[in-house]
Amino acid sequence: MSVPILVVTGFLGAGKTTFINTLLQSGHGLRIAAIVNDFGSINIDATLIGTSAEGVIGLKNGCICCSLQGDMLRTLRTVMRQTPVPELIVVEASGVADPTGIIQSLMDPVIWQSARLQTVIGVVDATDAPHRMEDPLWQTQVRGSDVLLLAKGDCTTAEALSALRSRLSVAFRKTILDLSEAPSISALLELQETNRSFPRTNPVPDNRFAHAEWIHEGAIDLEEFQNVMSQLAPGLVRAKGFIRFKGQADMMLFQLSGNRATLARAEEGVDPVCRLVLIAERDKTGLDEAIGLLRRLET
Ligand SMILES: Nc1nc2c(ncn2[C@@H]2O[C@H](COP(=O)(O)OP(=O)(O)OP(=O)(O)O)[C@@H](O)[C@H]2O)c(=O)[nH]1
Repeated sequence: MSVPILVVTGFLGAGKTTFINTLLQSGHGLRIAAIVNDFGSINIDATLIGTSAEGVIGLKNGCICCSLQGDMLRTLRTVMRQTPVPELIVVEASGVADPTGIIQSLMDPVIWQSARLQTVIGVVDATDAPHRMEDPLWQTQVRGSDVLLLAKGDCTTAEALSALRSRLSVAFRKTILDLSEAPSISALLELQETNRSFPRTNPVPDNRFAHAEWIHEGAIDLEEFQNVMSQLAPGLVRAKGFIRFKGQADMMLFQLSGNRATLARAEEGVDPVCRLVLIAERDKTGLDEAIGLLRRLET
C-alpha cells in the first residue's frame, strides 16, 4: 500500500510551518513523518515541527527544488524503511523553492509504488499576496499547487480577504480554503490533482535570495536586539531563529515576515544557543554588515 504524500509549498514566511504544526496537532491519530527543507544550515523549521510529528527529518543547505532533490528522494526512502512505516508523509518545501521540480521527482514511478504524491498545498499569506502576485516565484508556487490555503486571514479585513479570494480564483482557478476553516487531513488528501500538468513557465532563477546565519552561545540584551532588528528589517525578506536574552530563563522564538516581527516563548527543550537565519534578496542587502551588527550584541 502506497503512503500518501502532502507537499506544502508557499513563499517565504507564508505560514507553511504554522499550518503543518496545526495539522499535526489536529488529533488525526495517524503516524506522520515530516520532511522539512529550510534555507540555510540551521533548520529552524525542523525544530518547530519536531515536537508534533513522528519523525521529522530536516534537509539542509539548499532547496528541494534543485540541489537537494536527490537528498529528498534518499530521505524519502529512509522514511519508508522505518518500522512501522508512516501512514502519511508531509514535505515542507522551503519558501524559495519552485515546487515543479519536487512534484516531477515525486512522480517517479518507482517512488510512486511506495509513496505517492497526493496533494500539493500552496500556503498563501493573505496580507502579502495582493502585492506579490506579479512575483515569478510566488506565481510558480501557486500554479504548482492543487489547493490554495489562505493564511493570516486574521491580519486583514473580511473585505480584503474576500477580494483576494476572487482575484486568486479568477487568475488561478484553484480550490481556495481558509486556514481558519482548519481543513482536516482527510479533506486535504481528497483534493488531489489527478491530472497534473506542468505549465511552461520561465524557470525561476534559484540564486535570487541570499542568506546569512548568526550563532552565539551566550545571552544577549533584549532591547539592543530589538534595535538591531528594526534597523535590519526593511532590507530583509525573512528572519527567524531562537534567541536567549539576558535575565530570561526561556528561549525565545523570533520571527520576521514581511513587516511583522514577533517574539514568543520557544517550546521547552530547544538548545539554549542563539541562532538566527536572515534572508534577503541577493544584491539588495549587505548581509555581512547585518551579521556584523548582530556580532556587536555578543559582548
Ligand atoms: N497572525 C497570524 N500569523 C501567522 C499565521 N500563519 C503564520 N503566521 C506567522 O507568520 C510567521 C511565518 O510563519 P511560518 O509558518 O514560519 O512561515 P513559513 O512559510 O513556514 O516560513 P519559511 O519556512 O521561512 O518560508 C510566523 O511568525 C507565524 O507565527 C496566521 O494564520 N496568522
